[in-house]
Amino acid sequence: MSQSLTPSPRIIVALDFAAQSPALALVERLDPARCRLKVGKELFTRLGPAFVEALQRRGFEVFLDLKFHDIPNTVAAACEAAADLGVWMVNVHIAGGSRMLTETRERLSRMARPPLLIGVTVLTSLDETDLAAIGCPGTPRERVLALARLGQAAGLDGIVCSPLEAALARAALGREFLLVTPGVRPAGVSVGDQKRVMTPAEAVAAGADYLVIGRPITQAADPLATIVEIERELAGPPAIP
Ligand SMILES: O=C(O)c1cc(=O)[nH]c(=O)n1[C@@H]1O[C@H](COP(=O)(O)O)[C@@H](O)[C@H]1O
Repeated sequence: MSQSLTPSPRIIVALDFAAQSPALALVERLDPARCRLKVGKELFTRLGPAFVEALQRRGFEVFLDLKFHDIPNTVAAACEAAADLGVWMVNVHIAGGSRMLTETRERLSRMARPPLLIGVTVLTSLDETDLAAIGCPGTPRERVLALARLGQAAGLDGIVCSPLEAALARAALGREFLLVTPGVRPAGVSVGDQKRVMTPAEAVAAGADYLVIGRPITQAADPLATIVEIERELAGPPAIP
């Protein structure tokens, strides 16, 4: 295991923006003590490593969400580049196969400060019908579990799965394996293009270590207040005196 497993802060804000200025405007309103930041394909393709470094200079730990999926040498080298950038977490598609995962694990383990290496199982936008259409029969739960076991055997630090599979994954994979769950929606908030969702409290009760939350925070009138509200929900109701 490469870095601290302290699950605090649990919230990872997905910075899904088309340009630097709205992304930084949001970041200025957030607090590195309360959340980490996820940089995905859109912003990284537009702004590159300099943007990640700018976030890190502001004190934020960064999850570089590029979901690498390629031949083993290419993915391992890309993850080494992410480690050189100093990111906290990086992810790959477990469907890239065991050799891709083990080679990446081995090469990251030789580095001084490797990021957490997380494997994507089944995207939260896919349901059973979508899986069948890409030639993967079975339920998302069955496929998540099979991919998660493959990832654990290859030495990954954890997986990305929907909160709906978190309890199953936690029971099968043990306490130490990290569960990162997108598809999180506070009660009453639009589900959008996600198909397999839960509330933050339900996700944590099911075993999630980290919650990836995008639009419910990034589109909120007061993003930090939304984070504080989610933290309150996670802490549970106040004790009765
Ligand atoms: O790896 C991810 O972060 C991810 C995996 C997945 O299965 N589903 C998923 O939604 N995500 C990411 O989680 C974020 C969810 O954003 P919202 O739907 O706006 O909360 C997006 O940045 C997605 O790219």
